[in-house]
Amino acid sequence: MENPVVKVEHLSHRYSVQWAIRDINFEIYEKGILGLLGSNGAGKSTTMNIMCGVLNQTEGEVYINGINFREDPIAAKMNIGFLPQKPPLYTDLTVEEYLAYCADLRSVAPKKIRSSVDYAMEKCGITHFRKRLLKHLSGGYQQRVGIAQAIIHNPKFVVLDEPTNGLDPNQILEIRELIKEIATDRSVLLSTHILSEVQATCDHIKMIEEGQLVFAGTMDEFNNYIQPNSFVVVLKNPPRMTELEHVPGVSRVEAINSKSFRVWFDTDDDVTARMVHESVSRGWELSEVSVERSSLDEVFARLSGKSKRES
Ligand SMILES: Nc1ncnc2c1ncn2[C@@H]1O[C@H](COP(=O)(O)OP(=O)(O)OP(=O)(O)O)[C@@H](O)[C@H]1O
Repeated sequence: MENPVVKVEHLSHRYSVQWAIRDINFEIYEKGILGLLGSNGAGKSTTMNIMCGVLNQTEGEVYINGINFREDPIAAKMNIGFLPQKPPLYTDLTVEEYLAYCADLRSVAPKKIRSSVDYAMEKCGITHFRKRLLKHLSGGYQQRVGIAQAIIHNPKFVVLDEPTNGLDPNQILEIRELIKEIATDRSVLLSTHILSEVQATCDHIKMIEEGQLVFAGTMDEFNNYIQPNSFVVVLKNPPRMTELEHVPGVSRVEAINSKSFRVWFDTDDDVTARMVHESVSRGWELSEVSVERSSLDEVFARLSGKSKRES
């Protein structure tokens, strides 16, 4: 079997006494977009900084395209592009001056700098701004330039740290499309704490919580964790709350107003169907029922609870 693009083995890091990440293991083989999801302080940036050679790990190994980062960091870095949370832009340079400078930093051969800059500008849709100073570009276009510098040396693996942070909704959609485009011929790791971001963009997910990997799988597998566990029901002729609470499978009921109720359930049975059935037989006049997905916080809580039980 060919080498994985990335292999992370027993990776642990502590800044002082406490472990920021502990015994993280994974491999990335596929092209496409992998979401690294986790709440604030979970350990995403620590993991990515180690993978990109910005931080030396306390324990464990990182291999990029089969190259051990500790043994040959320069060769490993040739295969990686990185867009940190705050793009390293020199705003007094034009787009092409800046990208040529990045290509040089990335050890692109002098003869190939021109074609590398043209390739990255074309891929990121910024060719028409090639002569524009970076400081005169919008936030969305500055982010495109940030992505262009990450692919200037045509790496196999690109890491993007919260790439849509601070952008307006249109710019977010455009940057997501661009990320999908650059992921057609390489692996992209995208870090975020926004669930909708990974759902809109990613093929696979790895989730870190409290420094541990608590989930690794496809988007479909992850969605199984986002099972509905509550629904809102509107009853024109509602009974007392206690009657609703006694419907089998219901764990809790909250009155939203005199006719609407949020109903929680904790079984796999079809509690909504049972509520519809009870409503018809007891004359509660159900007019609406809408299932709610559990929030990301709940998914985090469930997955990190799982990791603690397994460790
Ligand atoms: N330079 C540092 N010195 C000491 N502790 C740190 C340092 N950087 C991060 N930490 C701690 O390590 C843990 C993991 O932080 P990290 O920044 O990797 O998380 P994150 O998932 O990227 O969070 P965020 O989304 O907020 O950036 C946290 O407890 C954090 O406080």
